[in-house]
Amino acid sequence: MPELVFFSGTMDCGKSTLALQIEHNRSARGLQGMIFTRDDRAGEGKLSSRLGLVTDAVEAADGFDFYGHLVAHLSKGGRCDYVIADEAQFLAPEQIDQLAKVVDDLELDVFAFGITTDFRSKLFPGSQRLVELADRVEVLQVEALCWCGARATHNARTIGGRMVVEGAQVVVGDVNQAADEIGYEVLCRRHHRRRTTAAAARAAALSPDVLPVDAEAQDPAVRA
Ligand SMILES: Nc1ncnc2c1ncn2[C@@H]1O[C@H](COP(=O)(O)OP(=O)(O)O)[C@@H](O)[C@H]1O
Ligand SMILES: Cc1cn([C@H]2C[C@H](O)[C@@H](COP(=O)(O)O)O2)c(=O)[nH]c1=O
Repeated sequence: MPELVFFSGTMDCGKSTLALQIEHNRSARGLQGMIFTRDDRAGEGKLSSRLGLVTDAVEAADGFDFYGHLVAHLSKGGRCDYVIADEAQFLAPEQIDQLAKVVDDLELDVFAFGITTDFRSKLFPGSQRLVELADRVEVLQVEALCWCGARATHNARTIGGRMVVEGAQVVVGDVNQAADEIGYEVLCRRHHRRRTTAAAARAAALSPDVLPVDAEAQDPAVRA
């Protein structure tokens, strides 16, 4: 039975790498996939992994109709044996519904990859719909780690290494950015709640009178 599978995890945990591996293994066996992405860091129409691999993909912008695109492709005699959709958190809920229709009506496997929650630890609408509709949600096995060594479960947005909680939900970016740029850092829940990034922890460690536990007690904003 074809399936809609949501491969989920934090940023930088290997989702795009896995997407490329699935594509490689299937195409090595003569299968032909259709690869979609949206707002990949490598640019329009690209699916890229931090390991350096990149492949061409169809850019699924606002209003893009996955089901219509695949029906048109198949009607013209094109072949498609499975579908990959990377950066699926950026898709609209209706586009996730289209992917479910691709599974049910066109009988194709759809493998969707994305982060579940944003920098405020709120669900992306596309990810929420995937959780609602997917046959399976697979959490990636390669654990990204918080600076403290615990499993990273949350994505923080940073400016100058400091975590921010205001701003647009979508800002394309990367981990390990230069200090003055908007970047991202993966954290465990405890340190996401306390807004303790690696830079904040280093600063606290250097200061004799400001420890993370005191910071939490003194600042009502970080106690929530
Ligand atoms: N230089 C490297 N050597 C080995 N593995 C690396 C290297 N750089 C990145 N990686 C691996 O690639 C993962 C990120 O892969 P990527 O597919 O880009 O992540 P995602 O799509 O989840 O953001 C990292 O968690 C790490 O395991
Ligand atoms: C947390 C968060 C992330 N993003 C963006 C940043 C990246 O461009 C992608 C995630 O890509 P990855 O391959 O999983 O690293 O999402 C965002 O726009 N808003 C956020 O809150």
